[in-house]
Amino acid sequence: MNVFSLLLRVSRGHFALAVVLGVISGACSARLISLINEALTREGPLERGLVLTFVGVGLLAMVTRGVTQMLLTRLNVGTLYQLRMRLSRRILEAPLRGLERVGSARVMSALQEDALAINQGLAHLPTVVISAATTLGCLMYLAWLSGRVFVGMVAVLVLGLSVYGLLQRRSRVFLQRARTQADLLFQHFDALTRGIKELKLHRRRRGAFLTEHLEPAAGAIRRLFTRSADLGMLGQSWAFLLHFSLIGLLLFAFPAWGEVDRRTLVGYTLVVLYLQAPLDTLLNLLHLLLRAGVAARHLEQMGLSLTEDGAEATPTEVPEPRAFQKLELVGVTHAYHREDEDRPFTLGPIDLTLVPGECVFLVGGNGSGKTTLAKLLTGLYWPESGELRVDGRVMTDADRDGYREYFSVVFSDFHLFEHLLGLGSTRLVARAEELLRRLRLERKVRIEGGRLSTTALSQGQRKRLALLTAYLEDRPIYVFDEWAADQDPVFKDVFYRELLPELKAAGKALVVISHDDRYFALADRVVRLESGRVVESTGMQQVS
Ligand SMILES: Nc1ncnc2c1ncn2[C@@H]1O[C@H](COP(=O)(O)OP(=O)(O)OP(=O)(O)O)[C@@H](O)[C@H]1O
Repeated sequence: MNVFSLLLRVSRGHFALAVVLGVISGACSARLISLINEALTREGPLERGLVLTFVGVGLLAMVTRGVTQMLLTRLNVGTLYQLRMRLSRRILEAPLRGLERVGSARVMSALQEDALAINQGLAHLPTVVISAATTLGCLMYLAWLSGRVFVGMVAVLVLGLSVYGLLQRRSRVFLQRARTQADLLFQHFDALTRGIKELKLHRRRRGAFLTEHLEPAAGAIRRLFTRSADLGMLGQSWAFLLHFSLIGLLLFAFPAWGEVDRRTLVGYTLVVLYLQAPLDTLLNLLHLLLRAGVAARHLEQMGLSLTEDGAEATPTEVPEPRAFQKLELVGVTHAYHREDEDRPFTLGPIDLTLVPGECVFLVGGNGSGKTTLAKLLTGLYWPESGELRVDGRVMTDADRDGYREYFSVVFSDFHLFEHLLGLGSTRLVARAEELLRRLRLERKVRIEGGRLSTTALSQGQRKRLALLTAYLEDRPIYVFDEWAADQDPVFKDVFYRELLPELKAAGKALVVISHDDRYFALADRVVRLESGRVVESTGMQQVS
């Protein structure tokens, strides 16, 4: 993702107009210098025409500069908006495995660090364009004043910028390294916020976390940024030196080599002095643009690793959950490929059939593959081999999004949205209020304007709210991943003996991941997993 291509995508026309106006403003600056030069070196009284031209060019310079700035600011803000939306969409389109591999800390660091660096870089773009245009205009004026001086000046500038470029390249290496360290730092920040209870309870752990993890990462970033900034400063000092050498050359060397009239001498001294500000600004801001470039490259790399397995198509038209007669998993497999593991965990090949009104318990020890199977069944992981079939039709990549609409799921690491997103019709709100009573939460939570009045509840209560959302979705298949694990014995009983049979009676297919062996007898079928394989399947397959 290139910063400039994003900028152009927001509005090619505005960008082109801003550049044209920037160039006009630069030309006006050069013309102003030439007018000052004329006023300084002319003999006799000032002509009225010269004064009027001075005022006119000054006004034009002011207007073009202002409009350029306004246009580029709008483009910058638009680009940041596009960038954030594009990133969010990319995350939504990325396969779940890609996101799990990259990790939430890196995704957060991209959304914050990179977006901020790009924003800062682009925020200075108007100044960069205007300074570049002013420099260009001044150079053109110099060329008009004296071809010889112009050639000398360009030669010095080329030499100066080549050395500056070398320093910048080195500086970029440090910036890139600092960006990699920032990912690590965000991982530590993630651990800091999620693990705050554990850190507070253990002084030695807290100390070790600070000195062995957080400090080295934060310190490395400080070191790398300082080195990169030092190189930037070195570049600026070099530019300063060149600038003075140039004034020296103009004032002392050029006149010594040949006859130079006063007007030319005053002209190019004025230009060189005038150029100091825009050149300084340019060199200062190039460093910020460099950082924005590094951030853009980092985003690109992250985007690529997110979608390593290919981006998923997300059709805009959301298919309604449909009825089904039979859903089959035929020889499906999934392996977690990790660089640090010799033998990856492999689930399957698994054969499993679900029909409406059937309750299947998925059981097995920790790490046997139950959640992985739930992710495969619900289409969050797409099978590496084998097939998913609905009513005999094989699901293809294009069906992924529609296939997932068959399922309402409460994972053990569920996320509870405060807003009843995509569910907020009046009828649903009435149903939600009724469900709150059934889930015994009516005194704790209210539904107000399509959102839950609070989610600051106990873990068991929050899980009941997640169940409420699943109820409201009213899909044909329900998957509960250890839903009852956090419930008190009374509500556990309500779940297994009342809620599940009601869903079953309503024709829903149920997949219940459970360690509660005293309720296994309530299942139509118990499927036991061990090391990723089905080792036992008891009970009868219902045929509807
Ligand atoms: N994100 C992941 N990346 C790599 N490997 C994973 C990941 N998640 C799970 N695994 C591997 O898959 C195996 C099965 O994990 P899974 O979560 O499916 O087990 P489970 O049966 O649901 O366990 P539990 O009862 O503890 O919830 C684990 O032993 C682990 O090796």
